[in-house]
Amino acid sequence: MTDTVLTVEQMRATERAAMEAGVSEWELMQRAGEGAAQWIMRVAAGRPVAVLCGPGNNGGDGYVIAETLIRRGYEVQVIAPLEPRSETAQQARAHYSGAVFAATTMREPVVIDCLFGYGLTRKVEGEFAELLEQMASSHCYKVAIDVPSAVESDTGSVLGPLPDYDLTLALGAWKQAHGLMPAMAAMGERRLVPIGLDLSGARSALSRRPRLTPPAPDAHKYRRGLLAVVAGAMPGAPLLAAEAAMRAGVGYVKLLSDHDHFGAPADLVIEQGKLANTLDDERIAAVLVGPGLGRDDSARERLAQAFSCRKPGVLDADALYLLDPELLAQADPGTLCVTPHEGELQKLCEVFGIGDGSKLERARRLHDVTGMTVLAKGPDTVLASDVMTSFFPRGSSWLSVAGTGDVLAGIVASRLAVHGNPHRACEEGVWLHHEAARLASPAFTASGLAHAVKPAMAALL
Ligand SMILES: NC(=O)C1=CN([C@@H]2O[C@H](COP(=O)(O)OP(=O)(O)OC[C@H]3O[C@@H](n4cnc5c(N)ncnc54)[C@H](O)[C@@H]3O)[C@@H](O)[C@H]2O)[C@@H](O)CC1
Ligand SMILES: Nc1ncnc2c1ncn2[C@@H]1O[C@H](COP(=O)(O)OP(=O)(O)O)[C@@H](O)[C@H]1O
Ligand SMILES: [K+]
Repeated sequence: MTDTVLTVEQMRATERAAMEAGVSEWELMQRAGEGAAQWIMRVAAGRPVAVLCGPGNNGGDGYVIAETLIRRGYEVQVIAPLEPRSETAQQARAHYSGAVFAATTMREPVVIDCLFGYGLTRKVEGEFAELLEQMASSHCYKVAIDVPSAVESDTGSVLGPLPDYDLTLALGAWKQAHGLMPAMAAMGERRLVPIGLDLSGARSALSRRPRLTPPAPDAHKYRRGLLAVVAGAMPGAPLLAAEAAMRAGVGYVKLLSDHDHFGAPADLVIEQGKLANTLDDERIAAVLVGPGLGRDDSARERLAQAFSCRKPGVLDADALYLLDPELLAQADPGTLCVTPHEGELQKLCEVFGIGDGSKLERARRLHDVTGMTVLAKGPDTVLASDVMTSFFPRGSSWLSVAGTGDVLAGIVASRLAVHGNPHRACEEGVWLHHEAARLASPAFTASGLAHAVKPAMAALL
């Protein structure tokens, strides 16, 4: 799987396995460096290149890149504050036929950052930090090899100066930082350089843009899915979610609400009356509960009723504040998706006894402890389920406006009602949400976003 994401520990184990199978580290480094050089030649297009080389194997890749470019007639300068320390990097240095400078002013229009890769363990300081600062303030085209050198591979946190890169070339497999903030925002285009590692058995991946399908030839509204949106104290949020859901593939959306939704579209069915009665419909394929629900006893009662019909469901917003182990015991957690933002994730972690950790760690633990599919949203959205952990490309920052979470919940619920697969519904939901944001940008409102779900569907078909 080319989209596999590995931790540093998994990456080292995978490389060890390759070496045990007879591929030397030097061979892997040559594959990495030469593969990266192919990308660099495309973007450098003949212009002079500076390569910053660190003391480890990331620096080793840099010497291989530099030598490959020299052999193709490029003017290359290596800048290396320290001699290589690892044996394989020393081998790469010995094969490099060009000049090495300990420090110099970089004037080249293309600069390749090979100071540190996944071996970064502490803050970047001294001459390494100065080089990265120089790179950051220059107008050159900036390429990071494997990861930007000040980025911690597992967490995406930043341990030194972080230039705004144009291109980041992941070597062998993606690292978690390629899908996590703040690192992801500085990486520019991200491309993978395969080096022939066996990545089977990995449980994390960058989410691939899904291909949706039109309804089956024999489809009718119930076969396409009936989604029940459970409203509560506030009328606006569930209406917004329902409007998004209606455009995301489901055949029928019912809003179960006691409000008078005067502005509601004529094609949205609104059912009033006791929730126990309106939910008592075998044809319901999925339930969405949370947007506008409220947090009082009657809201808790509505959530319990939503669980009692034991249908696949999406829980968002207020439902995430009400959810606790006692309520969850009434549901089938394997069929549920939760879509928390940071505050809601914190609340869920408190209630389910999950300690501190990064958003990724907490999302995974929340899934492990509860069995629910967890879509932890934000500028770096991560999805944890029993299928795998998925990372997503960054969505438009115009999404940072009230109500867009309700729209996402509506889309995910719509997809869930279509096919009943929680992980797939969340993945499709994020891509549709991002695509709708792209189409509606700039400065859209949540209802503008809900309307843009229709052209987003068209883009993903
Ligand atoms: N191991 C392999 O088989 C392969 C590794 N590859 C490359 O190797 C990289 C990992 O190499 P390494 O494990 O040698 O690690 P790095 O090259 O990322 O850096 C490790 C070295 O830097 C030092 N260091 C870490 N943080 C520092 C800091 N803040 N200031 C100063 N020194 C610091 C460490 O003590 C160590 O000497 C990958 O990112 C990739 O670029 C590729 O060549 C593909 C094959
Ligand atoms: N800076 C950002 N970049 C990309 N996506 C963002 C950003 N800020 C928010 N989002 C997305 O917008 C949505 C906001 O949801 P949420 O916080 O629940 O808002 P609300 O409760 O107002 O509906 C989420 O899908 C989130 O991923
Ligand atoms: K690097």
